[in-house]
Amino acid sequence: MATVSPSAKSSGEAPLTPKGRSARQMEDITQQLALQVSEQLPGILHELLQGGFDPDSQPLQLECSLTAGNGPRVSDNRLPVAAVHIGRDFSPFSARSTPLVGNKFSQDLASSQPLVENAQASFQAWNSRTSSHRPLPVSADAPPGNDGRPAKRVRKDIGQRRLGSNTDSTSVVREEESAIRKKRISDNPALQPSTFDKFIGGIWDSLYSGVRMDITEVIEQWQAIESSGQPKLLTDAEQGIAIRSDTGTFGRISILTRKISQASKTCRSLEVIIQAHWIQCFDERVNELSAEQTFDKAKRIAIAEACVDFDWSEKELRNKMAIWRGYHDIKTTGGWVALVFAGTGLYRFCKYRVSFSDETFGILRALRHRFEVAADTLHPRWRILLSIVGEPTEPKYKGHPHDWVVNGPGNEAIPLPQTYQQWDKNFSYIHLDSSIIDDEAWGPYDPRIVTPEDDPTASKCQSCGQTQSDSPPQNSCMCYTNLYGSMRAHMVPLQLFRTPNGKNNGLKACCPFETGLAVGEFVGQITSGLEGMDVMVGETHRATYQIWQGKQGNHTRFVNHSCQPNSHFERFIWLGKQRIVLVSEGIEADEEVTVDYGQTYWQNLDKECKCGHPGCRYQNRNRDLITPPEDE
Ligand SMILES: C[S@@+](CC[C@H](N)C(=O)[O-])C[C@H]1O[C@@H](n2cnc3c(N)ncnc32)[C@H](O)[C@@H]1O
Repeated sequence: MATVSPSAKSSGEAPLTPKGRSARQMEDITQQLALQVSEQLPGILHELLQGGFDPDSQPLQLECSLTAGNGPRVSDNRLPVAAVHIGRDFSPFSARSTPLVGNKFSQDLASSQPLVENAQASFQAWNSRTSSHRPLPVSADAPPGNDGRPAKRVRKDIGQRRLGSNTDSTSVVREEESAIRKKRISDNPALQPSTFDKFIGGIWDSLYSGVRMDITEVIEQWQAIESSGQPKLLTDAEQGIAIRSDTGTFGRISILTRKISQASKTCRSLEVIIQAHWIQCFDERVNELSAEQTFDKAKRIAIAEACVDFDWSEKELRNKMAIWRGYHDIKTTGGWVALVFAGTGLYRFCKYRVSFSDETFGILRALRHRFEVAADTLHPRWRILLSIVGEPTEPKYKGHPHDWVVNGPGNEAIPLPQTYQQWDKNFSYIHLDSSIIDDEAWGPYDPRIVTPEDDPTASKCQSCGQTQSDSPPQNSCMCYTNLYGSMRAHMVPLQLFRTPNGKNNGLKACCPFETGLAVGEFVGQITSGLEGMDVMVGETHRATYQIWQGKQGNHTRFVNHSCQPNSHFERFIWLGKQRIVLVSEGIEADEEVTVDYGQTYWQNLDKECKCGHPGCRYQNRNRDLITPPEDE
């Protein structure tokens, strides 16, 4: 059961409490709220359904009540406003919200009256209206409330609620919305993520996608059109596909499409940067005018000035401003990075504002440096876009994405070597894409070879039986497509993070890894004969070797142990050579990636396990007890 409980506060007056106002006034406000909730609910519920919520499998009861003041929400302090049941046969277009006036909270839902059937309603408008602190005008032709009197319509107003300003009316709704979101994720993994999760997921997706934020891509095209009448994309196509063996029409159009898509993403990012910045300039203009005028007058003047400059009607401008205010809020909270890398859901996110809350924006704020690490290291030129609004363009985090350790909510990331200072002042780590052979141990021989290259069966996958190849037309093996073959991921969405419980660093997933998806190959130096160091032992029918990640390797070096892990190592053969692959057992976004190091590791380690799992096997342990008896 989900509860939506907006509370309201009137500005410059005594706090709104059931005792402080007459019952009649309260009833009026409650009715107006009921009307507004009823108007907005279809839109919100439509979003819910679009997000994959299945009312058949998990009916929801959505309730809205008015809470007095800032204090804790105790049930006897709540004035019920509306309720809607979302269950079997629910359609957002026929959603009926039950206005509940006074204390008639237990009123029979079946006797409810439909107030609106408008799925286009905007929640954001409701936010602004309920936080505007103005008397609410009455419209005679408004539909009747459930007491027979005409319900009152609330004047539309563009006064957007700024994040951080603690206007209770919205924050409580948002808390509840967020509770729904959490419940969905934790209680029913089959359900789709909420609007906010989608928004955050969209940022991570575009950060780890191959998209390049490069304004020169756009400029080049237009310069070429001006000089030759043709976009540079066409004349460049051959060069772009030179790396590919197939230089046919399909390759050519793929490169063109990639470049155009990148250019349009860059343009879109520029557009939202400038729109968010415009809001800031608008606010400054209003402040400037406020020196001589009342705030409301100053705002009206600024809007009028802008209408002339844009050549838009006031309505058009106000509609746009509502969305742009959302962009501005996102930028203020999550940084420019959140706006620039926002996915296609940005507009909807800002239009409906369903997920705009202090809590969700707290989450966004906490992610800022993590986004920046990914953006600066994977898209080093992205900040150049910010020069359009005069912001600094120098990347903050340079180098490889795993040269940085993200460090708790909202904190700046730390350079990797710094996190090993206390043990090794000269710590360094070379990031490898694939393992390298230690010449001293193996000479030119690769001990991972299972089937020599010249053997015709070397390209046959021993797991699926399909042909393996790095060339798309030849490859049919789909075992670990994000690691091997032509569909390799640009960069695996993982970050090094500072563990809060004394395990030093760990590995965190930025996006979900579904069960069976590769988290990475265990990459390092292929050696042998090392003692007293952490190594992975590989074994084929020809040789036993070690993979050492002390000085060089990849992100798998930072995976911590858990007694209830969410990944495991598997042996896999790619093109005749053994690989050791870390495979997900279902990892959620923002979750630490863990693996079971195994009993032998812990037996030889003079440390206690800090995995924190209730069934932890290596905490406060007597090492003798975990040594298996001889006959086992
Ligand atoms: C392969 S490293 C993992 C990354 C390591 N945490 C780091 O910061 O470099 C293995 C070491 O991490 C630490 N570690 C990993 N899992 C642990 C756990 N569950 N409890 C305590 N320490 C752990 C131990 O010091 C272990 O020797």
